[in-house]
Amino acid sequence: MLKSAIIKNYNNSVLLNHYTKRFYSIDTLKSKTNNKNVINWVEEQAKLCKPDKIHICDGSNEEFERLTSELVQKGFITKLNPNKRPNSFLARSDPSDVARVESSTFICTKDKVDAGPNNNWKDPKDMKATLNPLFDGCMKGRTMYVMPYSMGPINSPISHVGVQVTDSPFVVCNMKIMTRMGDEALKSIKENDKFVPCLHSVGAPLKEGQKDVAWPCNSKKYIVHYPEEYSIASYGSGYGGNALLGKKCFSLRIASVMARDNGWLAEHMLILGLTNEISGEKKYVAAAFPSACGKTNLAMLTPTIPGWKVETVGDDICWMKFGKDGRLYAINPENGFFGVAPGTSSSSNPNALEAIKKNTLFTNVALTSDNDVWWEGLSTPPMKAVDWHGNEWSPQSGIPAAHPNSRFTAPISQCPVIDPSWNDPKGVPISAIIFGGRRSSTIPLVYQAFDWKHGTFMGASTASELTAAAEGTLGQLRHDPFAMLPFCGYNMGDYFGHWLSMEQNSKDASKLPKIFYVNWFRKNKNGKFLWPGFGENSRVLKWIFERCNAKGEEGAQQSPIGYIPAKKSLDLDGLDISKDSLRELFSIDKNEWLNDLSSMRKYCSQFGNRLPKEIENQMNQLENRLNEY
Ligand SMILES: Nc1nc2c(ncn2[C@@H]2O[C@H](COP(=O)(O)OP(=O)(O)OP(=O)(O)O)[C@@H](O)[C@H]2O)c(=O)[nH]1
Ligand SMILES: O=C([O-])CC(=O)C(=O)O
Ligand SMILES: [Mn+2]
Repeated sequence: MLKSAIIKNYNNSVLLNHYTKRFYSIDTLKSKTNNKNVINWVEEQAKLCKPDKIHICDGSNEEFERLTSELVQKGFITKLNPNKRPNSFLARSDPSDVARVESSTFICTKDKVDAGPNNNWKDPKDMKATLNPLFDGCMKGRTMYVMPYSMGPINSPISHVGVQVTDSPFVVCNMKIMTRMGDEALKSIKENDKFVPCLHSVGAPLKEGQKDVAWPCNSKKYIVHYPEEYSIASYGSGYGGNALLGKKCFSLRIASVMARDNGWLAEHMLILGLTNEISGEKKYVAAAFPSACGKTNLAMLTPTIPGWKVETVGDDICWMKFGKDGRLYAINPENGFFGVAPGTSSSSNPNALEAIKKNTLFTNVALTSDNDVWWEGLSTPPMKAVDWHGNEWSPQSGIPAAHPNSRFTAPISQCPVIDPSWNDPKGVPISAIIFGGRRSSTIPLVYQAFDWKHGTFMGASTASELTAAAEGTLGQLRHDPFAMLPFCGYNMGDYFGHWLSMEQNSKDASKLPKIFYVNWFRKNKNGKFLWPGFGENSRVLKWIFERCNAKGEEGAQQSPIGYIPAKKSLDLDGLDISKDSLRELFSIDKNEWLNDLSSMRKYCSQFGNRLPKEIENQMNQLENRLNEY
């Protein structure tokens, strides 16, 4: 009787006082912030989602401990062997909730053309009419967690803040690692500051007495962005890219729109510091590769060539704004790594292995008999393990033990090669930008743009063979301009235009980063990689570094597609690679390139009059150069 009376009052929006009395935690929020918009927005979400409880996250280690122990107690996650991996946990997702769902990801603008052919679109009013009944009561039986967070160093002029509400404690634990989340972030949101509101629910309300499951989610999923109001609503998934809304939803889809509106760049790029230890000179490089194409690996690379050092600023996202000196300064808006586990090993990426030794959350990897984690490529397979479905597994099982998109979530500060400036509010000045994709043919190991316009065209023409990071057919080639196809929050034609406009926005175009394209994934006729990759990619970084310092064509040779390394300018000392492989790695096949170009033309035609004229010019110029070749 009493309970139903409370629920009745709770559902009645007029009885707000009554409701705040009961839910002391809104008072907690009020005691911590004087930003009325934050308070009102959280109240509105509570009224809509109707959680049993509200918890305002402070972002402390105690909070993390409490939430993880609760999840362990319920049997929803597994505590790993504390002697091997202190304060680390394994979660197994629902088998249907293992990757981003691009087909259920929407950009809701008033005009469809503003979302572009690169996005699923729905009118914001219609989308809200669809979502409201879904969110209504979606947190019944659960706690609503309120997470204020900063993307980027607290109070940096390049950073931006958000507030996410969620009914998933596992999401809270991930967000604590991936962002600067809690009291400090809330304090940085001043009285009249704007923030990005992020509503998230796994879409699995609990009826009274209903037993919960380890990974609640809903077969109906909606990952929704309202670029015109800089806000996000995500329903039905607990998986990283769909649920940690600071990541792809805010830092790329919404931030790309903020960046367009204000003359900066929000990109799917790693950031690394590269030092020539002999001269002492250091440069920062940003690189965009599609999902699961090597950003984390390049960001933490251990050079195989002596005298060179790589340090990590970020492995996935990069925000760049112009500094007073006219250069582009970058921050990594994130505070952790959400990395692909399979393939990570002491030979491919020892620094990542070091970074995930403690305080790490694992999703969908295998569990060994001594309560540690394992995945394909880590080491020789264990005799037996528990696979990501929770079933007994042995090497004879004939299926992978870890999901190909299984991930680790680890604090960036644990990376042994973390850059001293990774948390600097000023950001780091970028000297070179690299694009790349997974291409088994056509694209050489490395080449350089003639200028910014040509570089923009190179970014626009990025294409890659599909990986497990998204739904779709593995291996299929798709255009993925700037590695932003799933992440650009507006019409990609306009996005090309925005990149081109950076040349005019810069006070001095000569200070813009130099632009390069790389391909670690070219294969020979037997399907074997021609280039050893990983640490050996330092050879390519060295060439890029030297090209940034070079006068004119020093170290380079003109080709129809751009500058390629001149003879002997790529350091191959001590590398075991055949002359044939090298020739193949750098071969430029006119017909393959013309095919690529015609595929690009076809791809670009969908943007209609939103495609900048300059991109057409670039395509025509490339065609002319190829025909003369
Ligand atoms: N052959 C080859 N494979 C590589 C290289 N670098 C990375 N990989 C493989 O590519 C896969 C994904 O690499 P990551 O570095 O995690 O990719 P990412 O771009 O950070 O991925 P997201 O987190 O999805 O954005 C792993 O299986 C790596 O082993 C390389 O230089 N050569
Ligand atoms: O967002 C995710 O799920 C992981 C990621 O970095 C990507 O897919 O690029
Ligand atoms: Mn990514």
